[in-house]
Amino acid sequence: MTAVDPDLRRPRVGIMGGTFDPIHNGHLVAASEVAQHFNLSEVIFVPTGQPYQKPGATASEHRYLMTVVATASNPSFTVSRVDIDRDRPTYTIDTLRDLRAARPDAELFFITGADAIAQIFDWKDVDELFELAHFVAVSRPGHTLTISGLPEQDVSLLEVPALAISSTDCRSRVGRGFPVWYLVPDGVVQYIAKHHLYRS
Ligand SMILES: Nc1ncnc2c1ncn2[C@@H]1O[C@H](COP(=O)(O)OP(=O)(O)OP(=O)(O)O)[C@@H](O)[C@H]1O
Ligand SMILES: O=C(O)c1ccc[n+]([C@@H]2O[C@H](COP(=O)([O-])O)[C@@H](O)[C@H]2O)c1
Repeated sequence: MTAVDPDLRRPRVGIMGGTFDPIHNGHLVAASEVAQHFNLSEVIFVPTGQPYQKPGATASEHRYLMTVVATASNPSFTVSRVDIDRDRPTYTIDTLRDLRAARPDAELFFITGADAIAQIFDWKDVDELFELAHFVAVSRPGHTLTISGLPEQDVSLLEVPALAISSTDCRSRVGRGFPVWYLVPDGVVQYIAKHHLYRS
């Protein structure tokens, strides 16, 4: 029998962390592109519980449920409650420790946009982050994609189709009575309307 490199059998799992207030098509395209490029078997979306840098965020259960609605049709996309259920501010180091414990077999890929990766030196325990996951930074309109200063072997850059969508703009559009159809999945448009989110 031919010997098989054990690493080749390790599932490759993506993690897409975000406040998702609301989740939009920019997030979904980023996750889909990284999954295709890195041959990921699954992408786990992880809504933040208490995003300490975004103190006015919508209640976490709404953000969690919108993420579930948005990802339901894709068999490779799942949603984790690890950050929602942790009763303290959300740090990616905790996200990765929890998911590493839950999936000890997997090779983890943490997906971030160009804006988020540019801030990573301000994140908690930044050096340990790279021991727990490979980071993939995707392009985002309006932000320069660079990983200068980051460990080259631990971070990859990926150009993805440019979608100039942000959650801030989606919230603002809803507040002003503008549509968000086609910026967010249809079910998220309906969820926002049903729960009267983002009305001024
Ligand atoms: N249009 C986009 N293209 C590529 N990456 C994106 C895009 N929007 C968000 N991301 C990335 O997705 C992750 C989660 O983003 P987040 O939930 O904060 O959305 P956001 O649109 O940046 O929100 P906000 O406008 O409220 O700051 C971050 O790593 C962010 O860089
Ligand atoms: O770990 C940190 O200190 C840290 C600080 C800011 C943001 N993050 C993570 O970055 C991801 C995007 O965050 P946000 O606030 O831009 O939606 C999300 O997974 C956050 O948990 C992590």
